[in-house]
Amino acid sequence: MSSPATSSLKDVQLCFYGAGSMAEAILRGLTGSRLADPGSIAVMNRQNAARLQELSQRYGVVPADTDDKKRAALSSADVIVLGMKPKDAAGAIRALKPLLRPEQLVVSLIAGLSISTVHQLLGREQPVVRTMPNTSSTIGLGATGISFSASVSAERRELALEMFSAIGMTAVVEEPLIEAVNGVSGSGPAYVYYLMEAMIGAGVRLGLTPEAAQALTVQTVRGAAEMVLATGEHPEELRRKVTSPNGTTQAAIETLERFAFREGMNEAILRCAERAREMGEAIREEAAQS
Ligand SMILES: NC(=O)C1=CN([C@@H]2O[C@H](COP(=O)(O)OP(=O)(O)OC[C@H]3O[C@@H](n4cnc5c(N)ncnc54)[C@H](OP(=O)(O)O)[C@@H]3O)[C@@H](O)[C@H]2O)C=CC1
Ligand SMILES: O=C(O)[C@@H]1CCC=N1
Repeated sequence: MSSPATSSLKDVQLCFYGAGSMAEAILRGLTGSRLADPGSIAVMNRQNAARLQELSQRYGVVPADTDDKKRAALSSADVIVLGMKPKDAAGAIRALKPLLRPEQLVVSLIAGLSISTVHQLLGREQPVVRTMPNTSSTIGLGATGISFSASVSAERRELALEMFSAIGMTAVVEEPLIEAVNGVSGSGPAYVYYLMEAMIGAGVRLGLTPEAAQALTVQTVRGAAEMVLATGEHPEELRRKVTSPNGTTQAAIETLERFAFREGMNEAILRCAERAREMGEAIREEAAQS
């Protein structure tokens, strides 16, 4: 096992505790970029052994599919990634308490779960990295908000940043802003897919084939995002350039305004952040019951 000061992903043992969609997105990004050695990555879940075999076959990672292997993988890991649903978090983290050593780094993906609740569940101030990634990490285009507990060393911060930079962009934020990141980018891909569903549906209603409507929509969303990046211009300015006075786009935007599109998005993102706080509170209450 490496020393706590090690700062390269190549040198550390990673253990994914929870092996669902978000864990897979990160695994795929990490192994695809070759920044981590699949043989140094253990995966475990609650009961679904077939899922662990599937991940092993796809990415070469090591399945920890018996209680002995789970214990061994957890206790030998330098970094433990918490990837279970919020409702399962309290029980799963509590089960870690007797196994963890003080220097092991805990990286949480769990919406709403605060660093202080992790500390409460573990009974000590373990170094914790609280993150809010998104599923676009699968293709290296993720957006991850990251905050650190006070006890995370500079080297371990670098290691966590290396891990999430391998799968997209990162933004280090103060912990109270992680819910805002959840609202904008953690859940964000779903809003864009929802918009795309609506665009495809409208295209089909106007007579396009579903295939053509989808292809045009996908390229439009991709092109619009790439335009913001390539030009450095604000979306509002780029929108202005599409919108000819009294033209077709103006008619469309006025219709969106009539349906309060912007307010709807605003309320959706505020509600998302609020929901993350509610889920965090539920885990905190469960932690307090022990
Ligand atoms: N999906 C997303 O877009 C994002 C998700 N997140 C966060 O990531 C976390 C995981 O989400 P997601 O991947 O979608 O969830 P999934 O339901 O796909 O996966 C959850 C995983 O946790 C495992 N698990 C549950 N209980 C335990 C336990 N006690 N011990 C070990 N493993 C356990 C499950 O195992 P089994 O199948 O055997 O029950 C499963 O492998 C959530 O907390 C979510 O808030 C964060 C950002 C984005
Ligand atoms: O919907 C959820 O709760 C998770 C967290 C962010 C994205 N998916």
